[in-house]
Amino acid sequence: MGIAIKNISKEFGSFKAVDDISLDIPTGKLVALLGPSGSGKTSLLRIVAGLEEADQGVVYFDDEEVTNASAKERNIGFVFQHYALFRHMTVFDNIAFGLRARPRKTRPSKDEIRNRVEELLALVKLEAFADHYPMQLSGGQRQRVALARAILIEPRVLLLDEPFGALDAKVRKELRKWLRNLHRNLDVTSVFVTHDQEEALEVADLVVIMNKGRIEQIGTPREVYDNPASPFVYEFLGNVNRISGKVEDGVLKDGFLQFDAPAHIPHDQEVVGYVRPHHIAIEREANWPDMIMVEVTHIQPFGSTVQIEVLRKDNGKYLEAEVSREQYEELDLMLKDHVFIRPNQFQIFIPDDYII
Ligand SMILES: Nc1ncnc2c1ncn2[C@@H]1O[C@H](COP(=O)(O)OP(=O)(O)OP(=O)(O)O)[C@@H](O)[C@H]1O
Repeated sequence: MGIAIKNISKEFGSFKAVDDISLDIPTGKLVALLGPSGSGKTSLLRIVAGLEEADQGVVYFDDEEVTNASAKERNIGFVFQHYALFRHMTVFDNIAFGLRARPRKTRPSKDEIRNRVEELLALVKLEAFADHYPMQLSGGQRQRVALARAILIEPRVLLLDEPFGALDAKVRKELRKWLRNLHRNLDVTSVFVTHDQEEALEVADLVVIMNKGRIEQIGTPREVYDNPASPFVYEFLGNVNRISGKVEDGVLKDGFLQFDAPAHIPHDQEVVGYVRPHHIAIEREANWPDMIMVEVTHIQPFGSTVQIEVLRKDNGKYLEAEVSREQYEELDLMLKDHVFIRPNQFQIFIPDDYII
């Protein structure tokens, strides 16, 4: 089931939480709505769910307009940040609730309900916990029960609002992998809200980056990370070195570094250039004429990549670089070493969020 969102707006008082958003969510995809707090992610998700009414715009599930349909009529599965489980019911009963509560005419038989719940318990890997109560479960397990409960009714769409927001970092990481696998098994169009860039980039097929009630960029994790469409996206997704200045004769000069600006940027224009840390080459010798000398001021040698802070000798500014562990070992870098760097990829924008 594909979801089409067309020109949706929502105001709270005079505050525009969602500002004329249009978005197509393809069938079967796992989509992340990613943005800082207050960017309108939850409001948009709740409008798609039918839990909130838009002031303007329409929502389609495939060809069917659902703008005025209730959440129940839309047949969605919804998972909240805080697992809304019934405390006095076992895990089994919590999951079964959605089918047992149906009117007799549409309610499956007891055996059918049992089979379906057992299937779901296996899917969320909680078979051994069927008779436990929510209080006896960890946060991650409770959230898996909430997910099982949401998919019990075979929803047309699965919507998740910061589903792992209340969990600690380690459990969040585990559940990310788990959600991706679950989505692969279920193949149901799913949208989740998160303010955690790593979570969105790691889990989603498509990332929708929101800012101030509008969409900044839509793309695969790779597209949005490698080709940010605006300064906002550059700064929001991962670490970045920012270089401000004026373009003169087609070049942004910063100390001894020079960045070629796109041809249509006028002379004297204030611009901002961005360089990701992993796009800074480090070498022991100045093997290129445009390399500049830096001093290594900090090394963070954890994980598969190594973060290196350097102090530029040309203008006294700091830059952050990142190299693979092998490269780090090959370079044999030590604090206070003098080495040479060169940005090998960058992007230049005219400030006010205008993409060039
Ligand atoms: N029911 C409401 N009444 C008044 N203001 C609201 C209501 N719901 C949301 N807002 C405001 O709308 C803005 C967008 O909220 P929303 O929850 O959609 O953002 P968000 O991106 O999901 O942020 P967060 O991650 O903090 O939830 C916020 O500034 C919020 O204060």
